[in-house]
Amino acid sequence: MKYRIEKDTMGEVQVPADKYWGAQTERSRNNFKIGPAASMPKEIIEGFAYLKKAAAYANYDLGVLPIEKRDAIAAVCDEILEGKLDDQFPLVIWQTGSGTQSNMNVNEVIANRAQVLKGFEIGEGEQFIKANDDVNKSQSSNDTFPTGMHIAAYKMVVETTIPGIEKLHATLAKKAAEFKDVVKIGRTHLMDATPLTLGQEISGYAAQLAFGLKALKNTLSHLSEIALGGTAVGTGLNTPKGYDVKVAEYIAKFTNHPFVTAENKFEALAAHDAIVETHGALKQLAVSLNKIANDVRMLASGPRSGIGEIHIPENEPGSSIMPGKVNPTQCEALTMVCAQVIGNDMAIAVGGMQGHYELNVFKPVMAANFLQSAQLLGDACVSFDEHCAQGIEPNHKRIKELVDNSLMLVTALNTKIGYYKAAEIAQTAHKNGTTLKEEAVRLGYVTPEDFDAWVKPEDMV
Ligand SMILES: O=C(O)C[C@H](O)C(=O)O
Repeated sequence: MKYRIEKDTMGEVQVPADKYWGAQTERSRNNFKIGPAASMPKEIIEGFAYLKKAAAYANYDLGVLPIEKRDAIAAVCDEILEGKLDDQFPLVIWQTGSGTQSNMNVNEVIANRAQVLKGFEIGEGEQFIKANDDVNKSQSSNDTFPTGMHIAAYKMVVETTIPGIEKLHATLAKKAAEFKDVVKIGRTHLMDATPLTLGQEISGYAAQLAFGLKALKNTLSHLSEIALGGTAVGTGLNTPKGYDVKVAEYIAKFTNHPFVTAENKFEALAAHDAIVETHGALKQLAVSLNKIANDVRMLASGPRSGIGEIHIPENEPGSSIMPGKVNPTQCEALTMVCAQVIGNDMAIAVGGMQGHYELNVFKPVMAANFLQSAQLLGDACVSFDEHCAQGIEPNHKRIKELVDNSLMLVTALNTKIGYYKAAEIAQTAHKNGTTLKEEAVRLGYVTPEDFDAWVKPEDMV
């Protein structure tokens, strides 16, 4: 491999000759060889591209950056957003907790690439544009990284998570309406209970997702606040007057999302409660989805020895050894995603509680876990919707068999003959392996005609 020499305040560093990054990125690459698979998420780099472009525009408007530099910075940011420089961001999340090295990685790439676009050779020195003085002007890692986090998190939630959950919600709401008259047995404590309709049961799932979506959307206003303009500790040192509001306006314009400057920059740097808050809603959704997927797989269990009240799509052979076996694989994938999201929530909570004085230094791990959860939930809902939920159908024969056999239909007799006599009927039928009607009549508590009139599953829902 060919190298060139780059310099920073600590001295010279050898950098791969064909890369745009500089000395500080290379130092991070050498000093943090921790899990190469844990790359800084692409969405964070894109967040940086938006904010560096916005900063260049705000700096120009406020008279602290010439127009040639603004346009050069913006041109490289656009290249980053188009994915043209994807191989220029090699750092991992296990680095400085402020994300300084990723901020500098972006600054170095933008400066070097801008120089090349201007006609200089890569590594010719900062002749036209400087990474710290120009690209990082009016900024610190301490306000850029949280801004990048919020841009990435907001976009992922609004563009991936919410649409995915809404799609599954729409299917469940449709199924709830479609199966509104399918009377089935209810279960509480996993034991037989009184009947309800399959539509009612599924409507509960749809309502869970509706509440989850509401909770998620409620957190968006906090997430739309950005830290940029706070610089090192929140005071805004080294920024021109009005910069924070203006830079937020540009970010809103470039991303098409309603970002605003954070009301309190000290909170925005020192704590990441907005990330904790929105991820709390993602956790709520994971809890709901886990319950829904578990119910679906148990209702679909069998085909001969399980509950088997619903059919779900048979998507692939389930077993390498048991011929003809088909498994509820979408439920398994979705519940694994839920486990991951709930684990991520703990990492985010631990990261969030660690703000010391003016700076939270768990930013990369919080951002990476958040983005993983938000993407996984959105994608898993689409997968579960298309390959499972849309194909849910009642197994009418099995549903009827279990309703007809149920001892808990006796509950309808409570108001006619009292709880104790009704319990005696159920217990005797269970012991003798007979039907409720047989025992009710034999014990002399109910006539056959009254039993038929009173114990009607369809009237019990
Ligand atoms: O990188 C910066 O801009 C600041 C750094 O995170 C620090 O506070 O030491």
